[in-house]
Amino acid sequence: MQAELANKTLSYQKRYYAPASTGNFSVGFDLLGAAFEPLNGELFGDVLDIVAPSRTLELDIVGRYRHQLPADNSTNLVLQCFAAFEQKLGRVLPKLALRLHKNLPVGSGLGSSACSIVVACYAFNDYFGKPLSDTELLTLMAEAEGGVSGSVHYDNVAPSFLGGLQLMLPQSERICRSLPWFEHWRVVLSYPGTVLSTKAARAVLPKELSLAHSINFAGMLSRFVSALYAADEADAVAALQDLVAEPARTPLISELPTLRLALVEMGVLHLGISGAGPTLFALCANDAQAQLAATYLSRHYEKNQDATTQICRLSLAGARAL
Ligand SMILES: Nc1ncnc2c1ncn2[C@@H]1O[C@H](COP(=O)(O)OP(=O)(O)OP(=O)(O)O)[C@@H](O)[C@H]1O
Ligand SMILES: N[C@@H](CCO)C(=O)O
Repeated sequence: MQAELANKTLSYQKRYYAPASTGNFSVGFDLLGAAFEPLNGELFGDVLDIVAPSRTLELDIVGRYRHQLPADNSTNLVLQCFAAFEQKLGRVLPKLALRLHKNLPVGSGLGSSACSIVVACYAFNDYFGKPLSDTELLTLMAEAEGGVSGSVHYDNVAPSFLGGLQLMLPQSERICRSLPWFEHWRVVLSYPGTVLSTKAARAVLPKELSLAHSINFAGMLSRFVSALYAADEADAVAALQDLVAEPARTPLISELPTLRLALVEMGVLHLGISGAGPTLFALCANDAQAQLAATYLSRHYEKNQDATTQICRLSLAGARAL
């Protein structure tokens, strides 16, 4: 009887998924982002069920991180996206009963708000017969994300929507372009269980960069991108230097220097801040190294029962129907 009830609760007409993402990859502040998925096949990203047509727009929220969202669902980004989608189309749409599986922690540096926005916009567009092009949809997603973080940046929504490692292309109609990646790279994402809001982590950033600093920033990103195209792994790893956000944000994540020293001594390629933090990402050369890094970070960085550490590969597929 209970199982029957549970099945009924979880019934749905269509189910959609968008993966976690890291905005920035140490290098390329606000210009580079990557989507990741666990090697073990877990859905580390938000899932949206379109349960059924409904007289009114309704949202139910379930999932591990449901408790981190406001109790009042009416303020949820999924509902805001429905309104924004209707407005973009310029017509009133039939209403739906929706269920969000909140699988990503909020204020984590894993692109949690972007993930809900991407899965919602992707789902509505697919369900209503794809009235928006990918570019229109991506613009809508970035505008919704800008409302949360205080500035429009595409580095979480673009990879979560399109998959892969995405370079943002300022003033280009393309918006972003997928970059090459080393297939053997593994990324360990370690979330300590504490919240750091994106707005707060952006408030500590420098307001201006000197000319020399700007040239170094542009140079390091160019070095990373050219190393990827040249398949020069050592040079790509050497270019993973955050010259903009990390110096300002390290006081908010004081464990970073010690953890980095320990992991690099173990042979890990790099440890950096995922998005605005507090999640850290460890770039590893293979599965065995990723396992070592994950064990170390679970032991030394996780702080409470909300914490999680995941061994991931690049998510090439991005958002999709399940
Ligand atoms: N479905 C949702 N998912 C995530 N956040 C939501 C959602 N609906 C509303 N919010 C609100 O949006 C804000 C998200 O804050 P913030 O941008 O700091 O988090 P984030 O996107 O998870 O951060 P990050 O990109 O670093 O993972 C919070 O105030 C949260 O309550
Ligand atoms: N690029 C953004 C990502 C936010 O998740 C930042 O670092 O503030």
